[in-house]
Amino acid sequence: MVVLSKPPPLKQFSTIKTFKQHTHNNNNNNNNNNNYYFSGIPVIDLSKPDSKTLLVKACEEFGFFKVINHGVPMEFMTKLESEAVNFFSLPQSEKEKAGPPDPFGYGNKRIGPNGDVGWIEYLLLRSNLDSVSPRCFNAFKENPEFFRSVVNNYISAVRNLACDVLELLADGLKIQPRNVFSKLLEDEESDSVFRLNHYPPCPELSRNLIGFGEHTDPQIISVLRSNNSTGLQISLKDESWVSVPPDQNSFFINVGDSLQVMTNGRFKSVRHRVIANSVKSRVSMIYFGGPPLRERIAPLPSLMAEGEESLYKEFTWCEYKKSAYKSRLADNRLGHFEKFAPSPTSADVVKSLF
Ligand SMILES: C=C1C[C@]23C[C@@]1(O)CC[C@H]2[C@@]12CC[C@H](O)[C@@](C)(C(=O)O1)[C@H]2[C@@H]3C(=O)O
Ligand SMILES: O=C(O)CCC(=O)C(=O)O
Ligand SMILES: [Fe+2]
Repeated sequence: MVVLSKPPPLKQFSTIKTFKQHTHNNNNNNNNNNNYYFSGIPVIDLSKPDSKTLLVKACEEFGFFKVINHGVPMEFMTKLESEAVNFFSLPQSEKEKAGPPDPFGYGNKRIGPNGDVGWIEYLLLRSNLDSVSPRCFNAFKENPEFFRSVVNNYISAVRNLACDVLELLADGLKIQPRNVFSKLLEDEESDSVFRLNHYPPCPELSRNLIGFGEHTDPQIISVLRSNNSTGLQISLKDESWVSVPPDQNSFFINVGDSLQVMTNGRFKSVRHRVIANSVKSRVSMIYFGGPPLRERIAPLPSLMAEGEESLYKEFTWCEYKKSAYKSRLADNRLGHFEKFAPSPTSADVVKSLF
């Protein structure tokens, strides 16, 4: 993908329509153009005593925030970035030895099994590298063990960060035990996933090309780190899209669908997407913290007010994941599991007839 000599057909890729640039409104960037950054993203200093309260607020308001003083050694981040850059710079035929994704492995332009495409190539791995099929390491022939150790160090540091954040959230919500969320990621059978994404610079002529289409993450929590390249956008409560200022020294954290359910909708699973950049490539690394397959995902009784009903039908993570993998990226995956889904409009009824 990086070594294309002639432009690839771009017809199948979606782009975002932009509005004319108008005066920069720093606090609520309603235009879709990723030239403007949103300055309202919560930045939470994990070394401060008020972090638990701010974390809860951020999960309620945005389902997204940035953490600083996170405790992950910078060296782990830069080493993994450099391994990722080396991997994505290999000849296409070498990278493809680690693919196609099943869902794990190397993927190029196609995301998931249901026809989604983006201006992206990626490597999707189980977060427990002991159970990663050797195929995924095929492209690291030179030194697969070095790659394995760099990824392992990174994942275990980022899993600890995710658990710290989840414990602070439990404190902030005043629920016990404080490991009520984090134990699911610490469980030996936790179904967590790790992903390296590479968005090559897109051709100048096709600005605003979709790198990774809009979606929510199905798991409990996602921890994202990227190089200093733009592209990530989140959707606010009013459904406007805003651009996240990149910061290679910090982590961005997303509430996933499962955490939304466990808090009975109090925390929001954030919709997000990536727009390709025409100048600089973007490299991102994301840990998706998921529960064991057998885990029942339901609102925590300690969070329910008297008489409050669950907004969701009962399901296990295994059931949710199966259903998620049958969906397209932009689908509302939780919709199937909502108890009080809005009644269909006449347009929906007409649509269902065709
Ligand atoms: C289109 C799809 C890709 C995805 C599986 C799915 O069918 C719907 C959810 C997608 C997603 C989004 C977050 C993560 O990147 C991911 C690994 C996940 O768990 O759910 C991807 C899946 C994927 O790329 O296979
Ligand atoms: O690459 C990014 O910055 C975000 C990608 C993403 O949302 C995902 O892989 O689920
Ligand atoms: Fe995502």
